[in-house]
Amino acid sequence: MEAPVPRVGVVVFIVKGKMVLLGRRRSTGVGDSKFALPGGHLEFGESFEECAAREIKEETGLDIDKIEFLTVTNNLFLEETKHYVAIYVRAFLRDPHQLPQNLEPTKCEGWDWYDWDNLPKPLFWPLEKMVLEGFNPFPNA
Ligand SMILES: CC(C)CCOP(=O)(O)OP(=O)(O)O
Ligand SMILES: [Mg+2]
Ligand SMILES: [Mg+2]
Ligand SMILES: [Mg+2]
Repeated sequence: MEAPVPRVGVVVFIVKGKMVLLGRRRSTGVGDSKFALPGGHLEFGESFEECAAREIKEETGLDIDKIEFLTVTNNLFLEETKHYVAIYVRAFLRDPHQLPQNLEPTKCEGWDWYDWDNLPKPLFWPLEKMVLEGFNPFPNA
């Protein structure tokens, strides 16, 4: 059997003060029942920003702005025989009062804002690794 090829995911830190939007995944793929950032597979021809805006709209109904590249990580999910290069971007709400909706309830238990200094557990391991390494997704104050 041929080894599956690595895929690209675009993952979005939607920041609101010192909070980020997280949801507990209901995934047949990777990260089932782990708290993770919204985002998804880069589709043919998309820029990172287009993918971020599309996935966030699809998953939460939110409109985001000022999408900026932050970092990239290489994630091998050996048990699930999956390999993802994850492109992390930061974004802001176009309307700071817009509320997230759980538009894909079969893939996510619901979205909520969490303080970066008090994140829920268990975190999806690629995010947990970044947190443990001291990653800071927020703009320089
Ligand atoms: C695991 C992640 C880095 C890339 C895939 O994200 P996802 O499973 O949320 O993908 P979709 O939102 O496209 O279904
Ligand atoms: Mg998606
Ligand atoms: Mg997708
Ligand atoms: Mg997704």
